[in-house]
Amino acid sequence: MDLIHQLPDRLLFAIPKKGRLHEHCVSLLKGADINFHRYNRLDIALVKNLPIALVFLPAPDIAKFVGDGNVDLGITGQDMVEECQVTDKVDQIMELGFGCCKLQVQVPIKSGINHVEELVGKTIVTSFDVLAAKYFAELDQEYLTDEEKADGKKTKIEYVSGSVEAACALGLADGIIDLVETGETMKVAGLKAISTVLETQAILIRNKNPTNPSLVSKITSRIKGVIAAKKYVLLNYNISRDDLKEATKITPGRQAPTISPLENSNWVEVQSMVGKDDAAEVMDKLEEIGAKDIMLLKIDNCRV
Ligand SMILES: Nc1ncnc2c1ncn2[C@@H]1O[C@H](COP(=O)(O)OP(=O)(O)OP(=O)(O)O)[C@@H](O)[C@H]1O
Ligand SMILES: O=P(O)(O)OC[C@H]1O[C@H](OP(=O)(O)OP(=O)(O)O)[C@H](O)[C@@H]1O
Ligand SMILES: [Mg+2]
Repeated sequence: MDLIHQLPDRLLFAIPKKGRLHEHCVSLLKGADINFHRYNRLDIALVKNLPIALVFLPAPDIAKFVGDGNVDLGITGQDMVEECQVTDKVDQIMELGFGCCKLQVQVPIKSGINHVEELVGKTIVTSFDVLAAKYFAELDQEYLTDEEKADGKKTKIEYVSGSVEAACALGLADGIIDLVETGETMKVAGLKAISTVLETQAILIRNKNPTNPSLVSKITSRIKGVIAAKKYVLLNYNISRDDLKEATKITPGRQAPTISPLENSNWVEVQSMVGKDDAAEVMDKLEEIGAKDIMLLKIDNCRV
């Protein structure tokens, strides 16, 4: 296995090596027909059917490496792009709809603190020290007195690499800045959120000057297709021509529904893309106006 020597001609595409984003990314690649085999414990995998090498990296490194141009393309969190300060160096191609959470300022419920300005001058523990420092620098500017500023007083930002939620209970912090998805971790740790620094989700990013722009475009449109396919389903049903006008109002399609005549009858078959979240409601309405044989079909991939 001489992977390293096979890399120079390949586009490098970085994928989170573990954690929440990893499985989503693997299924996205599969949907985009990017086929690879990853050997156990190896963080590089050659794509079998395209000149691409996948590199499996921690999410923060992906933002940095794509920004610095070591890697052409990557999937990471929007929070990481901000935290690594590479917003000017990468193109944020598209939001991917997973890894959705909020970066929030949290305090112990028992602290009696309700507003973020009450933390000014105190100690904040976080894994997002760059974003935390920016956030509190503005608050310091607004809420510290001139005397305090002259004395060099600042909100203290301490970095920890994980288990941020334990910091207040351990007496290390007055508040924390951490990600919140379900709120379960925050609740169990006896914390509450008092403000949101940013909302984030997974994102596809590319370096501003990728090595092979046409391959980047090809991968991008394939991934766009997989993401779009997740948002839509295909509805297929039969309806009398008398009710067709009403039916096409219910299922106008993205451009227009496809209508095919049924042989020897006054009925037609209609096919139309429908938003996944609206599908049940749309089926109810079609049934109400007399549509028959209503079928909902999953879309594996599409270009819309
Ligand atoms: N609880 C969460 N819910 C949704 N997305 C999250 C959550 N935690 C982290 N993320 C997203 O995943 C990215 C990577 O986070 P991280 O490196 O902590 O990996 P992880 O998936 O949390 O795995 P682990 O912490 O177990 O290594 C974050 O920058 C954020 O965009
Ligand atoms: O709102 P919730 O659904 O509970 O998710 C939020 C938790 O998830 C992340 O931690 P993770 O599990 O990644 O552990 P870590 O602190 O080791 O990164 C984050 O840092 C929070 O602690
Ligand atoms: Mg984590």
